Amino acid sequence: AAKPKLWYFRGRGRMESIRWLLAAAGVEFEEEFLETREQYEKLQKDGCLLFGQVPLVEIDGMMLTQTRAILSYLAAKYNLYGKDLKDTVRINMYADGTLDLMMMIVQAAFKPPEEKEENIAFIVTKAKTRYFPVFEKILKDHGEDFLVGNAFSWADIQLLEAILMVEELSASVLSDFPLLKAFKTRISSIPTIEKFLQPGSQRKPPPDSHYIQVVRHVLQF
Ligand SMILES: CCCCC[C@H]1O[C@@H](O)C[C@@H]1SC[C@H](NC(=O)CC[C@H](N)C(=O)O)C(=O)NCC(=O)O
Repeated sequence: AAKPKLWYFRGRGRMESIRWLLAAAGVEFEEEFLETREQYEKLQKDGCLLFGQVPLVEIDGMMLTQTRAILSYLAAKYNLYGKDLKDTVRINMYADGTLDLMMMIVQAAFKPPEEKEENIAFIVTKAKTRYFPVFEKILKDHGEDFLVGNAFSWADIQLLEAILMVEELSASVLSDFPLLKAFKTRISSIPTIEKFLQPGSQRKPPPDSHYIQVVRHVLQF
């Protein structure tokens, strides 16, 4: 079968969780990076963007947009979505939570520089008081290696991605979360994820001024 193809900017944004899920599932994918307004307008003209937005993923003969819809499709397709509906709804709850946390970080990159310190402090506080305590308790309560159903799932992949992103803002953020520290080590050593964490993979770096400039240019905002 043809490899899935991803259209997005050469950066993390909303596409990074999709890259993580595909990589963790051991699925090779192609990428087309949006650098010009013309590329974006061609996708619109060709009717690829349902709501005029990216991420866009071509897979199984479909042109998919809407990040959560794409992630759900991929999680189900690659058996990372639980063994039954009760597992699946828990995976969705946890994944929606980590996505909310990560979107705060994605959007902070577009805020005025003078707000940077304040935004980072807010995000790190949210991570330490709202999100990470929840996952520490889940791991403590069931004592299993994975978040849901004692099996590796999309929820585990996204929690690791979120942990690494918050650690980029505050290296000691896990100091009060010993089970999350062990979780990070355990999930990072899954072979497909270990490979994705190596230099040279399709994992993207934190946003820089060039990325912001390209996004603003392409989307004209
Ligand atoms: C203030 C935050 C701005 C972020 C701008 C973009 O850069 C990325 O880092 C995040 C977004 S992604 C680009 C943006 N896409 C979305 O907002 C998708 C939202 C959708 N619900 C999804 O989950 O896929 C875009 O295409 N906008 C064009 C426009 O709506 O006309």
